[in-house]
Amino acid sequence: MPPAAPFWSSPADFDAALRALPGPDMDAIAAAAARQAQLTKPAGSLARLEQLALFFAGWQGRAIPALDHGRVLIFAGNHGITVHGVSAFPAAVTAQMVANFNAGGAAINALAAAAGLDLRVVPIDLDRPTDDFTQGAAMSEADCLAALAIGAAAVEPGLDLVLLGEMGIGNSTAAAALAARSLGGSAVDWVGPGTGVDADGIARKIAVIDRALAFHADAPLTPFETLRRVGGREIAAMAGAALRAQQLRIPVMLDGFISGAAIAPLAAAHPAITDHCIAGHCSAEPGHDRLLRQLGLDPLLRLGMRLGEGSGAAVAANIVRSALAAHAQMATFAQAGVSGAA
Ligand SMILES: Cc1cc2ncn([C@H]3O[C@H](COP(=O)(O)O)[C@@H](O)[C@H]3O)c2cc1C
Ligand SMILES: O=C(O)c1cccnc1
Repeated sequence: MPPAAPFWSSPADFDAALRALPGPDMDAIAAAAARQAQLTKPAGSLARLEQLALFFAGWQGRAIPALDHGRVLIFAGNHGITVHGVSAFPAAVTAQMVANFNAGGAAINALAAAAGLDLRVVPIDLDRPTDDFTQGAAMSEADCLAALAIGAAAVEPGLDLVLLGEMGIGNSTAAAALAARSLGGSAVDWVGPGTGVDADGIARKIAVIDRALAFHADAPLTPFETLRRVGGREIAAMAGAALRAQQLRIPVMLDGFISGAAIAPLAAAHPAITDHCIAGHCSAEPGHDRLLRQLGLDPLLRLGMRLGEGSGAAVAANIVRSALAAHAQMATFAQAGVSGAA
């Protein structure tokens, strides 16, 4: 992939954008709530579905929101820390899975199609893994700004939902390091089996994260520095996409542990970055539940999934579809001639 022109021209520019996050359209939320109150059901009986309709109304800026142009973005990147044996699979699987996405054979191809979503796959410098972050930063400033820009550029105006997925062998270790550096706790609190490493593999992951946290301990705790030091290209791209989506007031559906960890450094300094985010699901990766609680996000689904690729988010998009269908299509008490509450 050719280097993208920086979307944010410097780390300071990126941090400044995080200080100027727009909120939802409160008038659209009020209009959607007024409509909800008229629909033929006891007030509040559709519960979370009603909340979802209001959330989408606010971010899409219309009383009757829709899911006509939802897109799964899968960013892919390779990780220098794979030399430490932190994944059950070889790093070559990242590129092989990108080919599988492009051929239509991965889980996310089926799940995105089933949910009526389109899919974009964005591999980022797969032949150039990030540096081993136990002994230096994963990326240079320029590389991190380029990855953020690739993520931002993938969010096209006019989309009505963006789902953030990833592919990158070794990235559950980077995600745990990001969570620990951003939200506190130690390696053990955030580490898990990922693709399925055994107890020795977990011990290697903990050692890598401990060494990384110690190596970078004195570096600034800004969102940019944390992403650059212990993140990865696909992770920075997800962060850039989340920020750009909020600037464009496009709602975001997060996927699993890695997708959530990508915004942890941003959320630690600027909690409003999660305002336009829904957690699609809580994965089986043990740190994900803790991560969601610390981000203040209540996941739509708990199916025990542990895949990534945007798969859990794509399944959860079907819940959004149901919420928006009820909100748009139900009759009001007046239209249906149904008596209101006595
Ligand atoms: C065939 C295959 C397909 C995948 N799709 C997503 N992942 C998931 O596994 C990786 C994270 O786990 P770890 O840190 O243990 O490497 C990421 O690429 C993630 O998206 C996959 C992994 C494999 C093997
Ligand atoms: O939580 C996830 O999305 C996840 C878990 C394990 C491996 N890959 C992704």
